[in-house]
Amino acid sequence: MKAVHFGAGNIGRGFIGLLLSQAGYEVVFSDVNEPLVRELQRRGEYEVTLAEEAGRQFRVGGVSAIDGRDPQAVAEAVASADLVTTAVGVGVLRHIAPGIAAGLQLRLARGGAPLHLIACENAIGASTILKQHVMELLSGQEREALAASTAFPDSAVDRIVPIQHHEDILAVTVEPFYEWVVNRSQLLPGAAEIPGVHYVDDLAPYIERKLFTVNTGHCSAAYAGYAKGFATIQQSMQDEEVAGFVRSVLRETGDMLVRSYGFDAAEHDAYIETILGRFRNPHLTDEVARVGRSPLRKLSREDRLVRPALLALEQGLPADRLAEAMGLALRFDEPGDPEAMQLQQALRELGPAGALAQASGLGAEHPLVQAAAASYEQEAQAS
Ligand SMILES: NC(=O)C1=CN([C@@H]2O[C@H](COP(=O)(O)OP(=O)(O)OC[C@H]3O[C@@H](n4cnc5c(N)ncnc54)[C@H](O)[C@@H]3O)[C@@H](O)[C@H]2O)C=CC1
Ligand SMILES: O=P(O)(O)OC[C@H]1O[C@](O)(CO)[C@@H](O)[C@@H]1O
Repeated sequence: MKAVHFGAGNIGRGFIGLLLSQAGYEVVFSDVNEPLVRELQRRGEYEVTLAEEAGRQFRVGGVSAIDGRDPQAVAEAVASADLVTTAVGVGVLRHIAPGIAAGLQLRLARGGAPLHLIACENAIGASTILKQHVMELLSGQEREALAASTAFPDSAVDRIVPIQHHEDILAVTVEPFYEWVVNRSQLLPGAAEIPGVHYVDDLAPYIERKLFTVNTGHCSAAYAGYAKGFATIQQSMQDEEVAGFVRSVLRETGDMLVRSYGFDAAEHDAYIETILGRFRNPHLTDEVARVGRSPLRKLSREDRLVRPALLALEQGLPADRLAEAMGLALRFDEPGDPEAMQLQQALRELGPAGALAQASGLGAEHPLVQAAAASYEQEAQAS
């Protein structure tokens, strides 16, 4: 069985590639990073180390790679795949869509077997987003012909894999915890399940609990830590003020999630504490610049700060700490991050409410935007 995985980066090698290899797939990575592709082609294997006391190691063998900039190679790989997965960043899905569409056309011409395509990105409905990009490139007749043999089940992926700093460019250190949840109701009839993947009939509670706890908490720690001059999440979480702030943000999302999905409140509190423990993992070094990366995406309406805040407000619940986290995102003045630079530019030109309104798509007078801007102003005056 062959899986074609787009994105041989941290989550691609450290989570999806490892799991699929352990599930019996031959994994073919498609990536645009030339040295990475060359090294995967040369060695056909790499090492994954768990960030824990024992430091368990796994050798991921039988892998290969293709150059993601070679449209023919990409189309051929997709045409002969039993599974396609991605971990490239939600904004990159549109760029891999042409290769996938060409591969699906080849499958149609050759009478290919049924195919699942699963996007493993930090976003709600990422596979559906990929599907939209791919379908736009196909004719109505092709779409119809593919409908019975192609599915894009949405998923939620959870494993912290920081930026790697090893001499071996393929080596990757990952946290021991992982969870890959896939929407069973979007599978093709009779589809075999991948060992190690958790299938659920309704993905919404899983993806929202994960995105609005792990990812909301993580970026809150990153923005609060950055504002205090910390370089890593681990340093930030050692600061009582930052750790207390992150917990209070997660209490807000937690109250909203418990009310929305009927989770047991005590169990959800324990879930929050587990997540906070994962952020503190002393065997990882995770830079605030990585976790806070792309603040415009993180401040967009459907993402980890604005969406849970709006849902909380809709339910008459407070979202003050979430607004504070949004205000802190405005202080993420990270020179290497193009979105941070755009946000700083917007902040200079439009002020805090204008910049937040632009990023979130909410009006500048929206109470959430006003609260976040006020929190930013207050912090700016205090510092
Ligand atoms: N790192 C983590 O802990 C987690 C990341 N994610 C999600 O996984 C996705 C990837 O994140 P990371 O692995 O951290 O990023 P990364 O930057 O390490 O990996 C992304 C890879 O995609 C490749 N890429 C970019 N454009 C491409 C194209 N057109 N075709 C093929 N490959 C292309 C890059 O060269 C890079 O190797 C993101 O959506 C992220 O939100 C989800 C859960 C955990
Ligand atoms: O990959 P993104 O969406 O930029 O956000 C970084 C996030 O990804 C993760 O690495 C894993 O979900 C989290 O650590 C962090 O919240």
